[in-house]
Amino acid sequence: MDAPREPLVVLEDADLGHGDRVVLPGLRLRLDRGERVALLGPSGAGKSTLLEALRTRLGDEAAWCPQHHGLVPGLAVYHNIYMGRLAEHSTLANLWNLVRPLRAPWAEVAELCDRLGLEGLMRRPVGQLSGGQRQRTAIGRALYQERSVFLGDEPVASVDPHQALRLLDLIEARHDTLVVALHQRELALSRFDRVWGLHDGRLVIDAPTDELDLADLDALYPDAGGAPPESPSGGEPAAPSFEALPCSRGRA
Ligand SMILES: Nc1ncnc2c1ncn2[C@@H]1O[C@H](COP(=O)(O)OP(=O)(O)OP(=O)(O)O)[C@@H](O)[C@H]1O
Repeated sequence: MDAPREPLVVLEDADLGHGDRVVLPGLRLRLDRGERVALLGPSGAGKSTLLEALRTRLGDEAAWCPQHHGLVPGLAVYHNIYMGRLAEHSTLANLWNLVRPLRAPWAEVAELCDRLGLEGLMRRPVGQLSGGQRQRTAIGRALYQERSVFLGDEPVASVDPHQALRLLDLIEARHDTLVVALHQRELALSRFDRVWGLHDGRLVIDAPTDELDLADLDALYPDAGGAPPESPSGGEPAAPSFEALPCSRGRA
């Protein structure tokens, strides 16, 4: 018999949004420790909103890799990655490290940079990096936090498919629980345990990946040719129907 799962976050009819603006009304979901969840949905569906809410609830337990990276362009790769642990050091140590990098963190960041394919770039200002190198720097900063949960908002969006797999390997090896927003449906099915699919402010898919196929995920993206259901009247395409998906069956 499988060991019981430890719920890390449970949302019961939560209204998530920004200020007075509710984007995801009445949301119900559960994140268990040890799960690897792919978060899918078209632009504006609410992926970042949900990740922010999880981040608030998980606090220091979660490492955070935001969509727009939040890097400081004028600072070197080393300093941007070191920022992942800024709060762990005294102000004096942080100031000293800015002028003259401390030996121990330098070695730790160098080891990470090797794994991220950023070797030789530690002293380069982030503003002089390519998009993919910036993305890997942002992942490095999240990995450097050494938390048990990784929350990533499209962390593998600007890298090639081979590199995306390598980065996911690295992220998986250092976290026991993952929630990663992404648009690569094949990756979602092959590398994650569960998919959360958002559409029109609703969680329309909440199912283990072995109960889903590409067509289920494509239905989240009707504008991108994701086979929207035919309108019965032959007019405008009908809104996608997700009623038959495993989501409606909930968790075991
Ligand atoms: N700070 C904010 N204040 C008000 N509304 C916001 C704010 N941030 C996002 N929204 C709105 O919330 C909705 C969901 O946005 P969100 O960024 O969560 O979507 P997303 O699925 O992450 O999109 P994308 O794939 O484009 O990043 C959108 O309608 C967006 O305009």
